[in-house]
Amino acid sequence: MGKQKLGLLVMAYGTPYKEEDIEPYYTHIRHGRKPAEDALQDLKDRYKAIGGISPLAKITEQQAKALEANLNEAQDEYEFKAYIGLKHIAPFIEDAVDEMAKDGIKEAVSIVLAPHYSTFSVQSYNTRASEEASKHGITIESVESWYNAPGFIKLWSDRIGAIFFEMTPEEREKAVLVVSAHSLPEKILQNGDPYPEQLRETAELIKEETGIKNVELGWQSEGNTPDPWLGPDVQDLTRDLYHNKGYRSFVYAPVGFIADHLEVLYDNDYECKVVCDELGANYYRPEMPNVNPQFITTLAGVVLQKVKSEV
Ligand SMILES: CC1=C(CCC(=O)O)c2cc3nc(cc4[nH]c(cc5[nH]c(cc1n2)c(C)c5CCC(=O)O)c(CCC(=O)O)c4C)C(CCC(=O)O)=C3C
Ligand SMILES: [Fe+2]
Repeated sequence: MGKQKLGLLVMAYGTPYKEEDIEPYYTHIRHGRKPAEDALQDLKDRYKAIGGISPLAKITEQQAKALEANLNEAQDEYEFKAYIGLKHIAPFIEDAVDEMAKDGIKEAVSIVLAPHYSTFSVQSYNTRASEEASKHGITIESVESWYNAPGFIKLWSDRIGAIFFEMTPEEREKAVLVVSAHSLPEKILQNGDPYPEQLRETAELIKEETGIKNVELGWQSEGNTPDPWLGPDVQDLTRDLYHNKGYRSFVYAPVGFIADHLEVLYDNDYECKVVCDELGANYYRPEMPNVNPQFITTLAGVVLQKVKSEV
C-alpha cells in the first residue's frame, strides 16, 4: 500500500515581493481601503530602511520546504506536500487550497507560522482555509498554536541565555529580558482572547528555562488606528524600565514572530535601538528562528502530533 498523501498548508502573513507590491499589499491589510499617501510613504520608507524589501518571502518559502522535507523523513505513513497560503498577498490562503484540490488532495493539515493564537490572527487564517476547503470537499485539521512547544522555548532560551552569559556580572545585574509580540486592539479582550495569556506563558517558560530573573512583557508594532492597543509598547517600556528599575541593558525577544522581517528589523533593531542609544543603554536581540533545523523539527513535531491526534 502506498503512503497516504496529505496536504500541508503552511500559512503566513505575506510581504511585498517588490516595491510596486507595497500599495496593494497595504490596501489588503486595510480590508480594501487604500492607505493615505503619507502612510504609504512611511511604509515604503521603513522597507527601504531594512534594505529595500523584506527577507520574509524567501524565509517563509524556505521554512515551508524544510518543514515538508523534515516531515517526509520523520515517518513513512504519509507523504506530505506543502502549499504556502498567505494572508495579504498571493499566493493567498484560498489559492493554496485551490492548488491542493487540483492535485487531488482530500486531507490536509495546516499550521500558521506564528506561535500564539488570537481571533485576529490564527483564527482568521484558519477560517479562510476551512471555508475554501469545504468548497472542494477537502478536510483540514488545523494546528491552533504552538507557543509552548518545548523545542521553541529551548531555542529562544539558548539564544537569550548565551547573550546573558556573555555579559559581565555587573552588566547582567542591570540587564532585563523584554519578551514581546505584535500588539492587537484591546477589544480582543472582550471575548476572552487567549493571546495575551499565551505570551505571558511563553515568557514564564523562558524564564524557567534560562533562570533569568528580570523578565518583562511588552507589545510592539501597534497599528495606526484610533482604538486602544495592548500595551505597554516596548519603546515606552524601555524608558520606564530604565528610569524606574535602573536597567541598563535590554535584551529583546520578539517571540510572537519567527523570522527576520519588518517588525523585527525595523521595530526592534531600529526603533528600540534608537531608544536604547538615546538612554545610553545596551541593545541586544537574539537571532530569529528562521530555518534553524531544531526549530523546523519542532514545527514538524507539532504537525505530526496534530495528524496523529486525528487518526
Ligand atoms: C498579530 C499580527 C502579526 C503576528 C501574527 C502573524 O504573523 O499573523 C503580524 C505580523 C506581520 N505584520 C506584517 C506587516 C504589516 N502589518 C500591518 C498592520 C497590522 N498587523 C496586525 C497584526 C499582526 N501582524 C494588525 C492588527 C495590523 C493593523 C491593520 C489595520 O490597519 O487595521 C502593516 C500595515 C502598516 C503598519 O501598521 O505597519 C504591515 C506592513 C508582517 C510582514 C513584515 C514584512 O513584510 O517584513 C508580519 C509578519
Ligand atoms: Fe501586521
